[in-house]
Amino acid sequence: MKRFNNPAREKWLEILKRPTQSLEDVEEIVKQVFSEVKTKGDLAVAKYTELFDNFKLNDLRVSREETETAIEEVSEELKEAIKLAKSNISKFHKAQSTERVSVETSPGVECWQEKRAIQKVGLYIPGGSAPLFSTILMLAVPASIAGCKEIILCTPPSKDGKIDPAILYTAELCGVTQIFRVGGIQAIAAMTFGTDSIPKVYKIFGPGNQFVTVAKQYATRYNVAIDMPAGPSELLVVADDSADAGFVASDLLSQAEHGADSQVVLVSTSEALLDAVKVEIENQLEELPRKAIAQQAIEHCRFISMKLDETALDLINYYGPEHFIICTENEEFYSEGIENAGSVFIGNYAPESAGDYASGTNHTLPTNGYAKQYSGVNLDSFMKAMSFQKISVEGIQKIGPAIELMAEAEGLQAHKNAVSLRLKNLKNK
Ligand SMILES: NC(=O)c1ccc[n+]([C@@H]2O[C@H](COP(=O)([O-])OP(=O)(O)OC[C@H]3O[C@@H](n4cnc5c(N)ncnc54)[C@H](O)[C@@H]3O)[C@@H](O)[C@H]2O)c1
Ligand SMILES: N[C@H](CO)Cc1c[nH]c[nH+]1
Ligand SMILES: [Zn+2]
Repeated sequence: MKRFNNPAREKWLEILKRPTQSLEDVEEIVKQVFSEVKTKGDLAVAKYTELFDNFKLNDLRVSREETETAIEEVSEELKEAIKLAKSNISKFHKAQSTERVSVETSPGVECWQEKRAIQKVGLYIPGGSAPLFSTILMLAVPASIAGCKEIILCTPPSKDGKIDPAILYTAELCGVTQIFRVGGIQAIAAMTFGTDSIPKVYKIFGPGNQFVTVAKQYATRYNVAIDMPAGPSELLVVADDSADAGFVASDLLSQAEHGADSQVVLVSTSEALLDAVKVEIENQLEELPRKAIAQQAIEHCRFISMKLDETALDLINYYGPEHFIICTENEEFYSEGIENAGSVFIGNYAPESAGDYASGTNHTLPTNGYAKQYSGVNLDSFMKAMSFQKISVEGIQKIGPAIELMAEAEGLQAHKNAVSLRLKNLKNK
């Protein structure tokens, strides 16, 4: 854990450097896997699954019987919890649906916008370090609400080729159409190009480690869209003396336990609070089953003491955290001033785990500073906005001369003709 006292702006870049591997670190292997999957399809998928996941793949696709057996294995209690989360996530994402927007821009010129679902989507569900079945809720629920027709899911197999039963149960509950036991770069490449077994999709969604994240970014070179770069978890908490040090420590540890490359940061105007959270982290860490992982992330955790709320807010916007928790008396100052964050949690009783699982908001969020330009997954992520126009005789007579002039000025005679022919035709009537 490193502590900084009122660091000058010139130091922020260095202090807040993410611990994840960079694009350059992993691009070579990404290129290699993509090139082989493109030419050899399932054979290459199997080769890299054996190499990276230690499993010899025969059947990529999860069978109906496997799903049915898995559903039996999930406890009723867990099923009920998943259903409660699904209900809240559905409510929040259904509420994001928008009406058709229509306007007569000029007499006789009617323009409108309608949204249509992306027909084929691919969901990546992380499974290297923990089987994140909650991510299925975050992706398949809005995909179904949007009306996506094909919802493909890829997730890494365990060493014996199995998929966690809760993943199969949740996929079934949320309307996933096909499940493949493939993870990592090879899964992203397979959904990009399509193989004999795995369909090509139009857009790939989902979080993952740095290999998965760079693979998704690389996939965009091949006519596939992605939701956003959603890599190793990040959390920044701003807290003052009104915060509960134990709660703050538990939040920081909740994201630290995702992986050694998670990044957690605490910003505070109170030295006493920073001291108390440090002690709490040390105590709570001892009890965690994933202590070894969390400890590594905590080693590069940053504790930043700031004299002024204004500078603290500047630093937070500069960093652009994936998750931002506000536990301060003047919470409105931060909630109104935050410009760059994936998801914001306000008050002492809004732990990040609530958004990870069940409050209703989406947990697939931009990391690595991408909160500055990307939204987290939401209903619109699964849709395209299409524009329509209907132009009457009056309409083309009104705007036609302007179009003719503009087309001529651009040197595009055929464009002009498309209007002139119509205007002439009307004159001759
Ligand atoms: N940003 C978000 O919205 C969000 C949400 C949930 C989880 N996450 C993050 O997702 C990540 C999940 O990572 P994970 O590792 O547990 O699962 P993962 O499924 O993302 O990655 C596992 C796969 O990585 C591949 N891999 C492992 N080592 C490799 C190597 N050396 N070379 C090439 N490929 C290799 C393997 O094929 C394996 O199947 C965590 O970092 C977590 O913080 C982010
Ligand atoms: N915190 C992760 C997003 O960065 C999501 C998650 C899933 N399960 C638990 N947490
Ligand atoms: Zn989490």
